[in-house]
Amino acid sequence: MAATRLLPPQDYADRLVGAVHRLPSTPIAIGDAHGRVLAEDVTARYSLPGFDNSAMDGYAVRAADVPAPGTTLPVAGVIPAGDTRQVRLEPGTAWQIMTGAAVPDGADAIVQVEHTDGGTEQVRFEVAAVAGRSIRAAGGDVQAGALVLPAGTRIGARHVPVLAASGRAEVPVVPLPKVALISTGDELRSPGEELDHGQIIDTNGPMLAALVRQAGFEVARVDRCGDTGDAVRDAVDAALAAGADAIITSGGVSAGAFEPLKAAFEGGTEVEFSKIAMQPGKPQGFGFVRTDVPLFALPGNPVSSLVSFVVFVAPALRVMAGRSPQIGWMTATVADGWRTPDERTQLARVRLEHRGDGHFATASGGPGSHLMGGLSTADGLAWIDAEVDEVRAGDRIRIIGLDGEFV
Ligand SMILES: Nc1nc2c(c(=O)[nH]1)N[C@H]1C(S)=C(S)[C@@H](COP(=O)(O)OP(=O)(O)OC[C@H]3O[C@@H](n4cnc5c(N)ncnc54)[C@H](O)[C@@H]3O)O[C@H]1N2
Ligand code: MOO
Repeated sequence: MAATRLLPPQDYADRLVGAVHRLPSTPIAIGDAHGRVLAEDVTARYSLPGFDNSAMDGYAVRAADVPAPGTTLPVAGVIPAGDTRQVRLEPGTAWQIMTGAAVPDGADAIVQVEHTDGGTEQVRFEVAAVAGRSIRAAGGDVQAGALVLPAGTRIGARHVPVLAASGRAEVPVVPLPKVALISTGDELRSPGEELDHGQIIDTNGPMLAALVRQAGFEVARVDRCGDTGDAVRDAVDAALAAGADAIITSGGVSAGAFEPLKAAFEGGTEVEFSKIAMQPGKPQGFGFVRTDVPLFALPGNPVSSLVSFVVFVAPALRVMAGRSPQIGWMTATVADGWRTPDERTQLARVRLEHRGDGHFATASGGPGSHLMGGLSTADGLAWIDAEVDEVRAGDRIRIIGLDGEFV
């Protein structure tokens, strides 16, 4: 069989990132917007605060009426937060006022209750009032009409209060891609099922569902199908019917006698199969089904599937979600070295130890792409370039952490 040229993994990642498109924007309730990217600039409908209000429980006064400690004023009444009356302060009087309540017209200072005798008919002040003290000015935080958040902001918890308070119930966002997962293989059974000789548990389905969620996206469907092209086609149709924005398959892309992804798509125009100069994760397929739904065909070995998701699929899904494809690298120092494969970039599983002066990496388990025990003890994937034959103690290496969103 003719040897095919292996593609550098960065070139393949760039190809996928360049091929997918951002999903069309849609409105979403701000309580559900977390993790989505704003599709348009958002401006404030209201100023914040919306009205001058008290920062303290205390008394609203004219500062000139309380020039020195020992002053006593009659109390006109009490203004709780949420009081919608338009209250006026007559000179020479005080209003009892609560935190967040509108400052009465004519008042220019709040004296907090701890600096008074707390009276309700009349109040004695233990301090002089200072004009402006403890008043939160209308518009002091955000002005009506001002830009609150620019398009492209990924909405986190810290953005929600200003969106809500400035008058937005919904915002236009790029939705999260809904991803359908299809595990291929006649040998697969679901977690918990009894196994006959030669059968194994489908670990890629649940693992890829977890990866999709960990990377910040949604799972549309998790499915399993047998080793025929027709079975793959049926599963892809079911994924499309479930509204999937993207499909990830695992298995059936290498050189065996039963390669269902190849049986379904090889020779057609939809999905292209490639070999990547990477270990693990060499055989890959990518294309579009029904014109615009990307299909990522990952190799079946569990570690190969995980690595392929992190370096190829997650960046492309981020583009679909309106985010940067960029991987979030950390750097670490090698604690104990290891040998690497010839002419292939290695994505090595490493354990990280944090010492006072940074992270130190050690290979986690063996390099076999079936080793799930070793995978579970890894904290990161070290990207070792193809030219490197041996990683030595003290080398500085780039690592993708496995605990976060991979960014
Ligand atoms: N003659 C060759 N054989 C293989 C090559 C090659 O170039 N020439 N490449 C090897 C590499 S590298 C990889 S990676 C695998 C990829 O194989 P496939 O994508 O075709 O996957 P399968 O053959 O279906 O499965 C491989 C392996 O993984 C297990 N598997 C598959 N799906 C799951 C799942 N959902 N959960 C758990 N385990 C799964 C499957 O039982 C196999 O053991 O090919 C090499 N072979
Ligand atoms: O590429 Mo395979 O993923 O080496 O095991």
